[in-house]
Amino acid sequence: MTPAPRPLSSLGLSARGGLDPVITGITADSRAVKPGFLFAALPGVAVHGATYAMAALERGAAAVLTDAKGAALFQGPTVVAEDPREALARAAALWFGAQPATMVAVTGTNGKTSTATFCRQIWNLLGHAAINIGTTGVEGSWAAPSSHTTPDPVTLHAMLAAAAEAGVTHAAMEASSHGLDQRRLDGVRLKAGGWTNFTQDHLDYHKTFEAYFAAKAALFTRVLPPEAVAVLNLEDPALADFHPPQSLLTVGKHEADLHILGQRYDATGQDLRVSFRGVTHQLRLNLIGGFQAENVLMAAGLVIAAGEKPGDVFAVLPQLTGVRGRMQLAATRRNGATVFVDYAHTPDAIETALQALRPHVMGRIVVVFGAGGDRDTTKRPLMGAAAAKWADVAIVTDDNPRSEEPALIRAAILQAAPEATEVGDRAEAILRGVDALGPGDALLIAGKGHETGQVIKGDIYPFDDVEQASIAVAALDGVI
Ligand SMILES: CC(=O)N[C@H]1[C@@H](OP(=O)(O)OP(=O)(O)OC[C@H]2O[C@@H](n3ccc(=O)[nH]c3=O)[C@H](O)[C@@H]2O)O[C@H](CO)[C@@H](O)[C@@H]1O[C@H](C)C(=O)N[C@@H](C)C(=O)N[C@H](CCC(=O)O)C(=O)O
Ligand SMILES: Nc1ncnc2c1ncn2[C@@H]1O[C@H](COP(=O)(O)OP(=O)(O)OP(=O)(O)O)[C@@H](O)[C@H]1O
Repeated sequence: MTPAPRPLSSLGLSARGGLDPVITGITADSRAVKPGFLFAALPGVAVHGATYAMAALERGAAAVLTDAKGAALFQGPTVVAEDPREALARAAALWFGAQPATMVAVTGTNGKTSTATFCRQIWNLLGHAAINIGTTGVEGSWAAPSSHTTPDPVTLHAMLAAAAEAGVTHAAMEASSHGLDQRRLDGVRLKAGGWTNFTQDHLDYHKTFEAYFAAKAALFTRVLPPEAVAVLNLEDPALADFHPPQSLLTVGKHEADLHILGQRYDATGQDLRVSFRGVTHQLRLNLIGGFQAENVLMAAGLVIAAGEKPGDVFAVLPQLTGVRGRMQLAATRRNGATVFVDYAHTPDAIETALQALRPHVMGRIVVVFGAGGDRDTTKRPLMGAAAAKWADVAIVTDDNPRSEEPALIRAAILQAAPEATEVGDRAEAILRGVDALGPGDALLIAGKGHETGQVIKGDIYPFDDVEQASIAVAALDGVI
């Protein structure tokens, strides 16, 4: 429902000269301005939005929200704010009004999508109408696509209001460091915030390690109210000395409020014994990798911090399923060998995925992978080296060759993986990988994850690794 027009002052803003125009909408993009809109002219990374203030006023903007620097660039009804991004976020929260009653946010270099998805699944399993908002869009009891991990505040608050009006009561959102730095989450009413881990990333934007840390820490020091709960993963030494102003719920392997007492891996998942504030719980996770157990503990900590009973939460964890295409169990052979699909398409990600799989596999690990065309060429031999080091058998195939000659891409990978087999056709490579599996072995098909196409010379051919895995198993073992 579109909010009804109302005075600027109802959004917590006052214009120069005591003006209080009626506002009919909000946007930070001059091209989206309609008569009566508040146009937020933000100091951007590329350009100052106030460059477009006159264009916005010509389109009928009722007022322009900007900073002192921007205000000097045009004439017209102006709201000057020290930090216009914060003012926009708070105004958007007031404009759209409704938000799900129980919301949590999670930040961290890795694990945000998985953790937010697990929070939503736990709430759904406990009977709540819940969503997660992040890299995979809005998912759950209300769905919408999203171009950003953390949407801009106008988009975000429109989503939250629409979801709340549709009956959604619980939401878990990903807080990217860009989103936090650009104040996209200011004005969101959170009950708990989580921090999974902190390693180097995004220095192109944040410039220094310290600035990147500060952007993530802002979830606690600026966005989360003092009465909320901070959930920290103590396993990451980078977080050990961080002391947020909220009360803490810690997770980890040792001495945390929620910690792992014992962990046993098998072909399709892991059994955990965990302790939550002195009470022991035994649980099954049908998820691969020690890091997924960390993400599940983080999600459990967040939903408990937001009001769920620990016993109820631990009871539903065996029903959690991973994010599509992320270490997804795609098929199982008659002999018990397993086939996983993961979107790992960088040297680091291949190494992480193969290492995560290792404790689950009694036999050999086979990997099928390739590298994309028209993209970073330096990673090709590094991917070959990672596969050669961490897998027992490597099959090099095509993965979106785009305009490049596929054989040359494969050759660059094979340079660093001389023992690997070369099979250009991806379906045949998967069939060969599945065929190589004996009892206790596992195949990792890396690269595409949830994607459903193979890009060759400007055309996209339908290709789904999960589907191909099933087809290969059915062809070799008979349909089961
Ligand atoms: C580098 C960056 O983060 N930029 C974001 C930022 O843009 P900006 O404000 O700096 O844009 P700008 O181009 O300098 O323009 C300044 C202002 O002029 C306005 N403008 C511009 C042109 C015009 O004709 N009229 C007009 O009004 C723009 O709307 C903007 O308000 O604010 C915009 C609104 O919130 C974002 O859409 C935009 O995201 C860009 C597109 C982007 O790609 N961001 C990525 C890096 C990002 O945010 N990624 C994280 C995840 C990172 C991860 O974990 O992998 C995410 O949360 O998605
Ligand atoms: N807790 C974790 N610790 C270390 N690595 C992790 C963790 N969780 C996930 N990963 C790795 O990061 C990859 C991406 O996971 P996920 O999508 O949950 O993270 P993210 O922070 O949302 O990243 P993105 O925004 O790029 O999707 C996984 O496939 C895995 O390789």
